[in-house]
Amino acid sequence: MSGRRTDQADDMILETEGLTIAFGGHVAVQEVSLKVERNRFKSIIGPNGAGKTTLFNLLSGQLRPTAGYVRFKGKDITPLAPFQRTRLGMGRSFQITNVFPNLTVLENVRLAVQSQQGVRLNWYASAKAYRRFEEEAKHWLDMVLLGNRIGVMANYLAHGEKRKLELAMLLALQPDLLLLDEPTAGISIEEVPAILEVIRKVKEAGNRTIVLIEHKMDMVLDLSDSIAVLFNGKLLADGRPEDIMNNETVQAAYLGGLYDDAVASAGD
Ligand SMILES: Nc1ncnc2c1ncn2[C@@H]1O[C@H](COP(=O)(O)OP(=O)(O)OP(=O)(O)O)[C@@H](O)[C@H]1O
Repeated sequence: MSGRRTDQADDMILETEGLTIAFGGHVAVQEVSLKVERNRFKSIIGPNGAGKTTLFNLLSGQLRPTAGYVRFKGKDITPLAPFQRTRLGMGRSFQITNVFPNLTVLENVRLAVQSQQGVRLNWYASAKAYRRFEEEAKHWLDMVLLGNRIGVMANYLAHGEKRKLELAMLLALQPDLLLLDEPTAGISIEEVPAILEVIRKVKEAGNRTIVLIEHKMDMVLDLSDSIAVLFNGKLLADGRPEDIMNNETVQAAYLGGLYDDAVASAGD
C-alpha cells in the first residue's frame, strides 16, 4: 500500500447540491446534484431548452440559484460573483465569441497572459517582460493550432478560428476548471475536427478539468469520461458514456415519448 489516502471529497473539484433556478413560474434547473472529478472530462447533454446553459450560468456565477449550492475545490462559492470564481480557477467560454476584434491574434492572448500574471497594459514595461508574455502567448496559440496566424487582426479570422482564439485566451488564464459551452456552435463542418483536436490536446495534457456542453454526440462520446443528461431542467442520468448510451430513460428522452411530451407541454 502506498499509504496515500484518497479522500473522495478531495477528488471532486466541483459539486452542486439541489441546484435550482426559477424564472417566474418556469423552473429551468431543478434540484440538480452533480459531481465533477478533478482532471476528468464531463459532458452535459440534453435537448434544446433542457437547462444546460442555465446550469453553466449557475456554475460560473452569471446567475444566482433560487435554491441549492455550488462547491468548487471544497469551498461554497454560491454567493461569489463571476470574477471571484475566475480568480479561484474557473474559466468559462460562451456560445458567442468574445475576442478583441481590432487587436491581433497574438495581442489578444498576450493580454490574457498579462491579466493572469496581474500585469496591466503598461507602455513602460520592460522589453524583456513583453517578450516573455509574447512567448507564453505563442505557446497557447500553438496549442490551439493558431501559431501561423499570430499577426492577423482578430476581426479577419474565420468563425472557427475565433473560437480557437477564445480557447487560447481562456487557457492563458490557466484555469483548473474549463466550462466550454458548445465550442462548435455556428462553425462549419470542415472546422469541427480542428476544434475537436484542440479540446483533445487540452484534455490529454491531463492537468485540467473540463465540462463540455455539446450537441455533437460523436464528439461527446469521443472525449468524455462521464456524461450528465439534463432533461426539462432535471438531471436524468449521470455516468460512463457506455452506460448513458444504454440507459433506457435517456433513450426514451431523446427518441420518444418524454421529449415529445415535453415539447407538447411547453406549447401549453
Ligand atoms: N433569463 C431567462 N429568463 C427566462 N427564461 C429563461 C432564461 N434563461 C433561460 N430560460 C429558459 O430556461 C430554459 C432552459 O434554457 P437553456 O438555455 O439553459 O437551455 P439549453 O439546454 O442550454 O438549450 P440549448 O441547447 O438550446 O442551448 C428554456 O426554457 C429557456 O427559455
